[in-house]
Amino acid sequence: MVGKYTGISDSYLSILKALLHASVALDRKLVVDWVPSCDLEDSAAKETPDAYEKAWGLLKGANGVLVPGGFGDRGVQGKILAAKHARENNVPYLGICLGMQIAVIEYARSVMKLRDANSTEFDPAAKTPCVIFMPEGSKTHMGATMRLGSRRTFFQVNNCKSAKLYANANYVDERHRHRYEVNPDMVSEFEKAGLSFVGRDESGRRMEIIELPTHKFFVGTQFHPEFNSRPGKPSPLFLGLIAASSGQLEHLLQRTSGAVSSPTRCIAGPGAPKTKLRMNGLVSTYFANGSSIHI
Ligand SMILES: NC(=O)CC[C@H](N)C(=O)O
Repeated sequence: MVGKYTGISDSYLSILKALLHASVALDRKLVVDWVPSCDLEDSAAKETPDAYEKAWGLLKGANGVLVPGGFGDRGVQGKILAAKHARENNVPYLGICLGMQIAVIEYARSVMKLRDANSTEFDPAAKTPCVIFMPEGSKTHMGATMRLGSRRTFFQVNNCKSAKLYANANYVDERHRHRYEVNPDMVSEFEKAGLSFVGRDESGRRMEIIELPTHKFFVGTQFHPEFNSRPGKPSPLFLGLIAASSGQLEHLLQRTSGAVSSPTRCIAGPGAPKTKLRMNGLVSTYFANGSSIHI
């Protein structure tokens, strides 16, 4: 877990619980290694070499990488390096909100060679603004300008990992908390370079889920799937991360996408009564002495 507030684990309480719900469902012992994103940065190699070594040791030893949401630019470069490590080494990655935005920036810089790519949150004058302030927000007022609460995401394709994890639903309702978004004018450029935007809002202009189809599991969400995770009702994307990190993803996808028949359960909000997720025993399993999994 690569974040800014790793010293205070309560900062990421809902993420931690969501990881635990998914690990219990998949019968794996969860081990969370907290990696302060600042310690991954080049400057830390000189200023705090021990912390730098430790951070990179933990990151390289992890079975999966999660970059949670966040605000402001401190530690952002370290998060970008963590996403790069996961992408280049086929390590399962889940990026949430800021964790998705920095994965997009990383892709632009490393793969598309757009060295000036940035979010206008960190550089308002960015030459290649691939993450931008949402048009309906106010630039002068921080209060009440956030896109908050439950919003609908429509899957664009049904053969991607996240659609399968959500039981081939046409759409899902998940909760939001952000001011910036992927620049819609750059989306086709990204897609040509291999990054898929598999979930979008009803307008098709707001990106909600990214995936790298060639990667074992590289998923980013503009929404916060952790807020809807409950004991016995794990978030599908957290299940995906834990399954991919423990070599069970193919099997899980067969179960959730209906290739194996199983009991059904409603996952979406009251507005989406037709959406069912086949859990096939995932909800009733218990914590056992299975092999541990490092996130
Ligand atoms: N919750 C978050 O991670 C927010 C991400 C980013 N700071 C934004 O406002 O869009």
